[in-house]
Amino acid sequence: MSKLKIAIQKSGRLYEESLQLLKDCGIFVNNGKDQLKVSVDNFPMEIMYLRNSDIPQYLEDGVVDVAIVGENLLIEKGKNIKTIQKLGFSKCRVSLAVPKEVETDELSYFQGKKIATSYPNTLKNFLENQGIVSDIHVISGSVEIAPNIGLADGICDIVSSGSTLFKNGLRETVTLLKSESVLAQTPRLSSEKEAVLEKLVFRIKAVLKAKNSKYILMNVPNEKIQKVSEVLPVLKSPTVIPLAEEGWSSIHSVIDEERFWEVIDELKENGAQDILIIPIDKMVI
Ligand SMILES: Nc1ncnc2c1ncn2[C@@H]1O[C@H](COP(=O)(O)OP(=O)(O)OP(=O)(O)O)[C@@H](O)[C@H]1O
Ligand SMILES: O=P(O)(O)OC[C@H]1O[C@H](OP(=O)(O)OP(=O)(O)O)[C@H](O)[C@@H]1O
Ligand SMILES: [Mg+2]
Repeated sequence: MSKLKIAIQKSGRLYEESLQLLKDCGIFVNNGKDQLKVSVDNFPMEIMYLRNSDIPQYLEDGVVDVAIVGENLLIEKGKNIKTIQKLGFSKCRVSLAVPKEVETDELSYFQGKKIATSYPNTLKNFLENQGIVSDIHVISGSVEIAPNIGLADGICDIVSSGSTLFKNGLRETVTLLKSESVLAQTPRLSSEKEAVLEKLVFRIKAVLKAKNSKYILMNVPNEKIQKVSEVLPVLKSPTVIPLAEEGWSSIHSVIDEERFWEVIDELKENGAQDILIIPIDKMVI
């Protein structure tokens, strides 16, 4: 069977969670120190450790078949690359920021100004669409220092917690785009590799779905089963199991993690007791 070549970041923000995701998918990687190309024993896959910033080009050229990469980078490089699946980690945004003393949050502040960035294409396209003409100064890192050393009037860079901006006396004003890690695919893939990719995506979806869901169990008086079931957002219908104590049942179901806090009070009001929430390892629907 053809091996699917997957690129993941060699080191940096995406590395740990990319490997963890593969592990959760049952794909175990034995890294030798400084080994940049690694085979996997239990899945037809070969892993290449690359720089995040080089990955879009490798995908476009077909040197790798798929990759885990920051969505913002695919946008910046503007390549013909298909995003197959959002992966939910390394969430960030690309934003404009100004020295905190600047009084306005308006984009018009940047008219005729100098902006330092590592994302020149993203910025150029955004400013063009908004009818703003600025002087874009490209630097490859430590962008937040630029206004402090008189290099620029503002910056355009990645923001997550906002702490780097804060520590450097800057304030986020306009968000250009939101990003997270994604699984992306080269434009051409053989049907054999497509089949391997399908298996991988199936596993990833099961892992992601499970991460966002919880198994919920509670005890309910029999006459309240109907009411409680109506409150529960369920997959099909809840599992109802009689308890040893007459007149009581245990209700089991699966609930979105985010919805849990919304419905918990309603469940209690409708007679649910002894509510347990349990993590789910994998979920195949
Ligand atoms: N502070 C952050 N919080 C969350 N996600 C981030 C943050 N900074 C970057 N990212 C995301 O993680 C990706 C990788 O960032 P990282 O800084 O590790 O690598 P890089 O500097 O882009 O690349 P390289 O591997 O080429 O050195 C980015 O493309 C972005 O999508
Ligand atoms: O809003 P925050 O949570 O502070 O994160 C934002 C910072 O994180 C990224 O840098 P990184 O730490 O990846 O360093 P790098 O420039 O060397 O890639 C980004 O370039 C910002 O500087
Ligand atoms: Mg970085």
